[in-house]
Amino acid sequence: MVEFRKVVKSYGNLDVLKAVDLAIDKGEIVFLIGPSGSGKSTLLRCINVLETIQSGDLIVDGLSAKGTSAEIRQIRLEAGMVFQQFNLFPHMTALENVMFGPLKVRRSGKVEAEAIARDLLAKVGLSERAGHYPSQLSGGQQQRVAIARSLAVRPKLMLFDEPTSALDPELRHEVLQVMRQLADEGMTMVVVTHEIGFARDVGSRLLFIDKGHILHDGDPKELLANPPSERLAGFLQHIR
Ligand SMILES: Nc1ncnc2c1ncn2[C@@H]1O[C@H](COP(=O)(O)OP(=O)(O)OP(=O)(O)O)[C@@H](O)[C@H]1O
Repeated sequence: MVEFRKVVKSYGNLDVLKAVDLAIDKGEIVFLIGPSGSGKSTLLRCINVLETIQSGDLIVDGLSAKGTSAEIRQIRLEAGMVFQQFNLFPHMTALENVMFGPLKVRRSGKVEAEAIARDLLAKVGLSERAGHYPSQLSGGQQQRVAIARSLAVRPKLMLFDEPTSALDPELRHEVLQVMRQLADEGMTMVVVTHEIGFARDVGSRLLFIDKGHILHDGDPKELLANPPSERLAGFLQHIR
């Protein structure tokens, strides 16, 4: 589904991803952890071409991130993204937010778009809130609408960038539950998070990124129970 081949991403003189090689298969639930500034968000943002890479190759579902604008547009359709800040359209209801992608991107008719949106709001447990504006929803509810909005474009892959970091602890659970359900349904997911327990329970794979390198790549339960380096052990101690 995703393949990085010697990918370098820099901002000016700062190399943030340093010749990263990584292959992610369909159905994998990959968690990215690592210190602040290590390049986790950048890696995620390269996948849906929010960032352009300096060298190497990046292939998403057979499409090149260095390809034509049509290819890049297709990658963005296939890779849905959920951010820390939910980024909903404030002047649109939950339903309208979720209908936006089908209407504008997939060119669905209004009736079809509304049916898709209502289905997805039900899936994230928000049928009752369809007519509410973002300002009338809790942070957890807004994030669930944001997930529904991404799913409405029928992505093949979901990217999550610290989706619960802006939420109070009691609201995180409802978002994690929706993510767990998606994982159970077989969605391919790449998740940047500090929720180590969640990564251990739900992840099929854990990557520890340090200074632009993937330092460890393995089974979440094993890596977390027996960190193979001082670097990972220290990081885990710090965030726990
Ligand atoms: N648009 C940008 N312009 C310049 N430098 C950037 C830009 N985006 C990120 N950086 C720098 O790239 C490095 C990696 O940033 P990135 O956001 O990928 O780290 P991260 O591991 O996700 O960190 P955090 O856990 O703090 O979110 C940091 O040093 C950051 O300051």
